[in-house]
Amino acid sequence: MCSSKMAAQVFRKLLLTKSPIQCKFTLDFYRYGCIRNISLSTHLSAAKPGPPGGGKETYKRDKPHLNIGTIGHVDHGKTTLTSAITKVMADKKMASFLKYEDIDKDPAEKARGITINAAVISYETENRHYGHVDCPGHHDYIKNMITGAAQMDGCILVVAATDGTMPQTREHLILAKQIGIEKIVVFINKVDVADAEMVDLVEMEVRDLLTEIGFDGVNTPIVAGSALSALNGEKDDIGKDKVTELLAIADEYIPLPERDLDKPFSLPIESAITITGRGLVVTGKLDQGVIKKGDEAELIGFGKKQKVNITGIEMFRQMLDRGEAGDQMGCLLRGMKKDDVRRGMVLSKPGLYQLRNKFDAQVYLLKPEEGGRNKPFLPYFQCLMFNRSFSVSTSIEIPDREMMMPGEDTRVTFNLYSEMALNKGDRFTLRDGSRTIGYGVITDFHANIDIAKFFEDVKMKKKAAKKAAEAAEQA
Ligand SMILES: Nc1nc2c(ncn2[C@@H]2O[C@H](COP(=O)(O)OP(=O)(O)OP(=O)(O)O)[C@@H](O)[C@H]2O)c(=O)[nH]1
Ligand SMILES: [Mg+2]
Repeated sequence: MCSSKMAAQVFRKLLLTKSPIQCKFTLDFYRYGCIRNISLSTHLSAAKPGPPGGGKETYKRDKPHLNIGTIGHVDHGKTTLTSAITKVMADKKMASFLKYEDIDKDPAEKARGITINAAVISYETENRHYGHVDCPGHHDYIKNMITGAAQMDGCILVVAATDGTMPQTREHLILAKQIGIEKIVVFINKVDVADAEMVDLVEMEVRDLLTEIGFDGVNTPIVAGSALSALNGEKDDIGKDKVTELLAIADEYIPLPERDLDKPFSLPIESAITITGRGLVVTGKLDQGVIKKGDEAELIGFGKKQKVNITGIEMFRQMLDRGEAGDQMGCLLRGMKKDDVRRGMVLSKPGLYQLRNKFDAQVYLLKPEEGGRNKPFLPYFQCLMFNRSFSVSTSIEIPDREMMMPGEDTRVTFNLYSEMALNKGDRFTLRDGSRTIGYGVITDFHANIDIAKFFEDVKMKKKAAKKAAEAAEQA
């Protein structure tokens, strides 16, 4: 049998396997005299959402959906709580129970793909449908939060009463803040093995930490209980009842995210065509909001910001009065010339974006086995940054460090070659040639810089460093 057919059969067999399975396999196959590398990844874990509602087979959109997840220090009970939630809600026919082992798989079984190492579980409450992310370990949390694989609208911070806040409690909270999570609910866990005084102290400590990081520490709801008791069906007063209370509070306290249609409009431009007698048409996919004929807009990117008027909207060769998020559309801009517009600019509601060329970001650098580089990253390393429809060269600075290694997550300062339309919380991809080497999320802006002068300075610095090295060698 030809090897591609064989690969397809093996793959199908794995897909059809009834027992939960995660698989990743790489096949080198020789065909038509060439070697190709096929990497097939699938994630068919038991952590895959079971039908919420007990017997319901398909997801019915009858409740608002929200993405949530457990964050917190290693071993504080995130996976136990996740499993306990499914158990408590399964009793109410609002989830399928997922055992701890089904969520937290043996690492050897886990696929290593970047987007799939988070278990997404679903359950319902009286008012909502939740997608819940639980990652297998600290590194995966960080990676998934930066790449956006764990898109959370709010989260449950788990803190063990036996330990209190720990380094990763802080780290996850900082990242949650940076990626735009506003509301957090807290579960102080393991109260079955901690005394009441300890629980009170941990609560105070958590409130202080939340405030320090910029959350509303005073009003953040905190529930103290035992995920393990809930999971084992013991001591309902600190087990099941507390998990029920936690979800009721999450329903109340974590707001539903603004829907894309309610957000200010933003159309990353893919191309621009001049139509004689009518004007310039810019095309792209509206990534959020609603555009109406006659709207005032801003055309922003590559150091330029121009006020424009949308005089027509076109889709599938038909004129429309409005376009909605998700539409692939063309907008007629009267009085504009082709030279005024470039792919990578954004047509947006005025004021939505600012022109920026220097910013800090939290970055995850892919490991070689994830397709990344196998060499360290040194200061002033240059690569391409991709965001929306643009790709622009950038030079990196590494604050307080001499180098970064693939597989690390770290703070990096970017110097873009052009001033582009950016916002805090924007996610981007870094590429070097044809290879993706990292992902990032913008956390802070600096004042814009004179990029030509920046490169002049870099040249001088490199020259000086070379001279110093030579002098040291001679001495
Ligand atoms: N006594 C007690 N132990 C608990 C409780 N919740 C979790 N544990 C135990 O704490 C240990 C860690 O729990 P996990 O749920 O794996 O913790 P985690 O936060 O998911 O850990 P990582 O995913 O490795 O970061 C396990 O041995 C659990 O049985 C609890 O309420 N009480
Ligand atoms: Mg876990």
